[in-house]
Amino acid sequence: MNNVIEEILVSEKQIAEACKRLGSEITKDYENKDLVLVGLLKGCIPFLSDLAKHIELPLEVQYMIVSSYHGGTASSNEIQIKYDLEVPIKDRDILLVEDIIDTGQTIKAVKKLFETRGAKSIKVVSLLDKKDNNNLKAEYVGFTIPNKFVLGYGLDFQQKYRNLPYIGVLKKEFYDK
Ligand SMILES: O=P(O)(O)OC[C@H]1O[C@H](OP(=O)(O)OP(=O)(O)O)[C@H](O)[C@@H]1O
Ligand code: HPA
Ligand SMILES: [Mg+2]
Repeated sequence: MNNVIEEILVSEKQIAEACKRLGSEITKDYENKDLVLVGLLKGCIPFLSDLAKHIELPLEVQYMIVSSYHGGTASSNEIQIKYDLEVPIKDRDILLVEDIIDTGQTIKAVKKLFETRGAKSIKVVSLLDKKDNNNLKAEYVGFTIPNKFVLGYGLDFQQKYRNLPYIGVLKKEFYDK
């Protein structure tokens, strides 16, 4: 299985500790708010599942599938919605749950969309945040990581390896393929 892994960047234990830490911060910050966790599929699944267990609030979980694309000469932060939320989010407190912020384009576009839908607040929790993403910051971050292709714990390489329990760095030889 892990013959594609160069090194383990974030261990299972470190991930568990981060979920606990972030969960307790979010619990404090969202007390008496109408919290909706919005998971961006498919990468968010292990993280959302583990994180939500440490948020001690009556929250709601919703999912979206989006694909972001550069629209040529027009806006570069448009997104195509492949699966949308089941509910309106007007006046609700939205916490977007991501496995990774890489270029930041996905999060930027979804935040913009949710603003137009009238959310009361929109924040982001991401397990991983790559260093070079145009200063787009999530309010809650598990780990800031170098600009390398990572996989595992929800993150895929060619749709596989999401089931690894840790975050690994992809071996260089696969980058060039
Ligand atoms: O910051 P960005 O450069 O926009 O990249 C981050 C996004 O890319 C990945 O999703 P992907 O489109 O691969 O879908 P997946 O979760 O189904 O793998 C990841 O899960 C984030 O949603
Ligand atoms: O480093 C990454 N790994 C896997 N999926 C991703 N999507 C954006 N960045 C990454
Ligand atoms: Mg992917």
